[in-house]
Amino acid sequence: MSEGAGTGGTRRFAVIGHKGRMGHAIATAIEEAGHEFCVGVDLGGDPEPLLGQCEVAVDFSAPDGLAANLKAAKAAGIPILIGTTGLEQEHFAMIAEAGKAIPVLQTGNTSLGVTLLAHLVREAAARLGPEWDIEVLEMHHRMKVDAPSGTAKLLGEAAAEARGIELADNMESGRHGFTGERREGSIGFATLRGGTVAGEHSVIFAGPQERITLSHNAEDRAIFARGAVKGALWLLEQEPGRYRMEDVLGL
Ligand SMILES: NC(=O)C1=CN([C@@H]2O[C@H](COP(=O)(O)OP(=O)(O)OC[C@H]3O[C@@H](n4cnc5c(N)ncnc54)[C@H](OP(=O)(O)O)[C@@H]3O)[C@@H](O)[C@H]2O)C=CC1
Ligand SMILES: O=C(O)C1=N[C@H](C(=O)O)C[C@H](O)C1
Repeated sequence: MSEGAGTGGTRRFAVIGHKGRMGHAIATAIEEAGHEFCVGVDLGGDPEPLLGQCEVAVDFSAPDGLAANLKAAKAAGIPILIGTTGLEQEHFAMIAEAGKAIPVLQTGNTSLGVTLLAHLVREAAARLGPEWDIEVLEMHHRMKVDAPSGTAKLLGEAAAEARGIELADNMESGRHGFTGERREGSIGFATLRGGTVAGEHSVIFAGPQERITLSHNAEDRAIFARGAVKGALWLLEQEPGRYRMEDVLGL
């Protein structure tokens, strides 16, 4: 156990991005679950000495801090849950590397509802043939800086995996102008931004003369925070590896 281990079942959490919208929601969820907010990590601060005081870290900040945060978690020998979105290929490579040394859970959405939705999308995509077009629609608050959302990409990945295709090669987003006909097998993405929407996602399977829509609506970001605390507690019991929220629910 790390130097800063808590007692009596109380676990000590480091929160990276603690001054943000999610940081505040996570602080509340940690307290509600009877655990301890150990340290908050800010932009520009050195995470290494801070994470060494805690048992587990949750990161809801920005992609440019990821390398330093993974390095700090490895140095401290503690698990880390990454909820930050807008990640690129280079970040996923770093996450895979860190997973060789510590337990790492990365997900675009920590809510239990979206985790189940991803499972249902996987099932539907596997059973419906390529004549069923897949479109992912999302809406978020006006402050969100990345698009498509991490959740939209997670849902698109679930569908692509189930169909045995690479999402990167089959993604169609930001259609505009004379686009030509839809390419069979592609996965489309549409992004809406406005107001205070916590997060809405739909995956539409559009077949010949019929359509299936699987949706999730987040009413409050507390659902992401509670899921993050549940995921982090689960991660404390795991061996080093690269995990996702579906593992937490045993799906
Ligand atoms: N996986 C999930 O379930 C969810 C993921 N998210 C994702 O979490 C992230 C944060 O969202 P949200 O809280 O709404 O955003 P905010 O902008 O409200 O908060 C982000 C916070 O992180 C800080 N920050 C930025 N860079 C770093 C860094 N390198 N190290 C430490 N702190 C840093 C920011 O500081 P400053 O303001 O000074 O820049 C800010 O306080 C986003 O990527 C979002 O998409 C959100 C909800 C759910
Ligand atoms: O930035 C947000 O707010 C959210 N981000 C995540 C995403 O990009 O999917 C999860 C959630 O939908 C809220």
